[in-house]
Amino acid sequence: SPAISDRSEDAWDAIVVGAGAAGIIVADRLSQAGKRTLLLEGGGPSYGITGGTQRPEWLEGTNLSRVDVPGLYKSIFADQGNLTCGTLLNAFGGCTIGGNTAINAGLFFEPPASDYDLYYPRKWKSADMERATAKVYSRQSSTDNPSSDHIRYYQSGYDAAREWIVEGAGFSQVDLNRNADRKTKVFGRPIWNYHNGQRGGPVKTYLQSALKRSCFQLKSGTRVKRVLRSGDRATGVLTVSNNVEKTYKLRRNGRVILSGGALFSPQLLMLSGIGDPGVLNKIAAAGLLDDLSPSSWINNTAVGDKLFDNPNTFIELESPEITSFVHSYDDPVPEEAEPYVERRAGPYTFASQTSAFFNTIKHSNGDVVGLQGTIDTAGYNEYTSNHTITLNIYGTSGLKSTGRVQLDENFVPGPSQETYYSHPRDAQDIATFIRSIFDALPASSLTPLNIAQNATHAEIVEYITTPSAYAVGQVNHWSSSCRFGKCVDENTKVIGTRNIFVVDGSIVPPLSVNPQFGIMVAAERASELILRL
Ligand SMILES: Cc1cc2nc3c(=O)[nH]c(=O)nc-3n(C[C@H](O)[C@H](O)[C@H](O)COP(=O)(O)OP(=O)(O)OC[C@H]3O[C@@H](n4cnc5c(N)ncnc54)[C@H](O)[C@@H]3O)c2cc1C
Repeated sequence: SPAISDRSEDAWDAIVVGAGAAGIIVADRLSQAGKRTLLLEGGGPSYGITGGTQRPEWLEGTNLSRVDVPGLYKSIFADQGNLTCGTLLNAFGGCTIGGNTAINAGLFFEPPASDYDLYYPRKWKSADMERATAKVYSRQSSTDNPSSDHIRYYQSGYDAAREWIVEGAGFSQVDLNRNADRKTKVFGRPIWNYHNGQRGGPVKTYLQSALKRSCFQLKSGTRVKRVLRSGDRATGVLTVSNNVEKTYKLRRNGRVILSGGALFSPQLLMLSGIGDPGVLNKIAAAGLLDDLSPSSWINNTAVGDKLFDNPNTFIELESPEITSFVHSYDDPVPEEAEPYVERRAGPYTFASQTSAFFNTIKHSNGDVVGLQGTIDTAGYNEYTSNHTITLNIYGTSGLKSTGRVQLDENFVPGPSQETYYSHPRDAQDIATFIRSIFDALPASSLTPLNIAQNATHAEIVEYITTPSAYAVGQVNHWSSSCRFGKCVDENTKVIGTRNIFVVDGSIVPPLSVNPQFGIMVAAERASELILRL
C-alpha cells in the first residue's frame, strides 16, 4: 500500500485550534510531554521564519517580512495584506501564524499579582501562577530599549509626558515589569517582547521548539469548521482548506483545545452545538448542526458571555517642544532604513510608544478599578502637526461593562454593543482619571487638542462615551468570553464536555495590563493543569 506521508491520516492526542498567543504555547507544552499534537491555523505565513514574504522594497534581499519589523506595526491599519481575518470576523484581528501576536504592538506587561488573587479561581491565584510566569520569562525575552545601539529614538514626547505625569501628577517612575505588582501612580518606559530589534512572540520561541518534535505538526491555511463529537466527547474536528473539507481524528483519550481567541473560540463552540440554546436554534435552522440532534446539544449560556475589551479614548496633545514621528512603510529615510537593515538599529526597532502609566481607583465597596495610559510618537486623525502626540487612555481591570460574542446572520462573530460603557460607573471612573491628570498639565508644555484642558468631569464623560474617531473604538484586547466556573472549569475544560478545552483570551478575566503577557501565562498554567488530568 502507498506510504502515508501526510500524518493527518493518523489520530491525535491533542488537536489545538488556532496558532495565536495561547495555542502555540499549549501545543508546544503538550508535544514536549510526548503527546501527538496537531496545531491547526486558519491563516497563512506571517514572520519571515514562517515563510512570510510580504515586505516593502527597502527590505528586499533580507529574510524579514513586514511582520518582523516593529516599526511597521501601524502599517497594518492601512493595508492588511492577508494577515487579518477580513470577513471572518466583525472586528480587527490577526488570522495568520501567530494570530494577533503577529500584528500587535508587542507591548509586554506582566499582570500584577492582584489580578490573579482578585479575579481568578482556585488553582490560578498568584502563588499558583509564579511558575507559569517564570516559564514565560525564560522562553520569551523582552526589552524597553530595543535598538542595537541602545539609543531610544524620538523621545521628545517621553520627556514631555514625564514632566506632566511624574513631576506634575506625582507618579513614581519605575521599571514596569520589575514592579509589576505596582499599578497605582506608576509611570515608565514601554516594554516589548522584541528580540534583537525584531518582533518576538510565541512564533519565534515556542513554535520553533515544537516544530523540532516529530510528534508535532502545524497545518496552516486550515480552518476548523466545528468540533465533531459523540455526545459529550469530542472525536475530532472538521476542517476546510482550499475549499476541501477534511476530518482530523482524536485518539481514544485525545483532547481538543480551542485557542482561536475570545471571539472565535465561543463561535466554534456554538457551531459545534455548545452554547446558548437560542443561538443553537438559529444555527440549526441554517442547517449547520445537521448531524447533531437537539438532544445532544450542550446548553450553556455562558459560552460567549461577558466579553471584555478595554474602552479607550485618544487624547491628542501638542507642545512646541515635541517632534512627532510617523514610521513609513514604503519609503523610510535612508538614514533610518539602513541602520535597521544593517544592524537592527534606529526607530524601526520600536512600534512608536514612548511611555506608559497606570493608576487605580478604589471604591468604597472594595472594588479596585485599573486605568492605563500609553503615549505614542504621533498625532492622529485631525491632529497631526509635527508637534502632536497621542495619549491612549484605557479602563482595565475591575470595570463593570461587558458584552457578548454575537454571531451575525452569516454566523460571523463580533462584540455586542454593551461591551463598552453599558455600566455607568466605568465612564465615571475613566473621566475621574482623565480629570485628575489634566489638573497636572500646567506642569508640562502640553496642551490637549480634542478635549479642553478645563473640561468638567461631566463633559469628559460625555466625550468618552460618544462614538467618534477618538472614543468608543475597539481596542481588540478581547477577553473573558468563556469564563471560569460557568463556561470552563478550573482545568479549562468546557463544562458539560469530557475533552473539549478553551485556552486563550476567552478564559482570561479583564487584566490591569495589555493582554498578551497574561494570555501566555494562562497558556502555560493551562498546559500544566491539562497534563495532570
Ligand atoms: C492591532 C492590535 C494591537 C495589539 N497590541 C497589543 C499589545 O501591544 N500588547 C498586548 O499585550 N496585546 C496586544 N493586542 C492583543 C493581543 O495580541 C491579543 O490579546 C492576543 O494575541 C490574543 O491571544 P489569543 O491566544 O487569545 O488569540 P489570537 O492571538 O487572536 O490567535 C487566535 C488564532 O486562532 C486562529 N483561529 C481562530 N479560529 C480558528 C478556526 N476556527 N480554525 C483555525 N484557526 C482559527 C486565528 O486565525 C488566530 O491566528 C493587540 C491586538 C491587536 C488586534
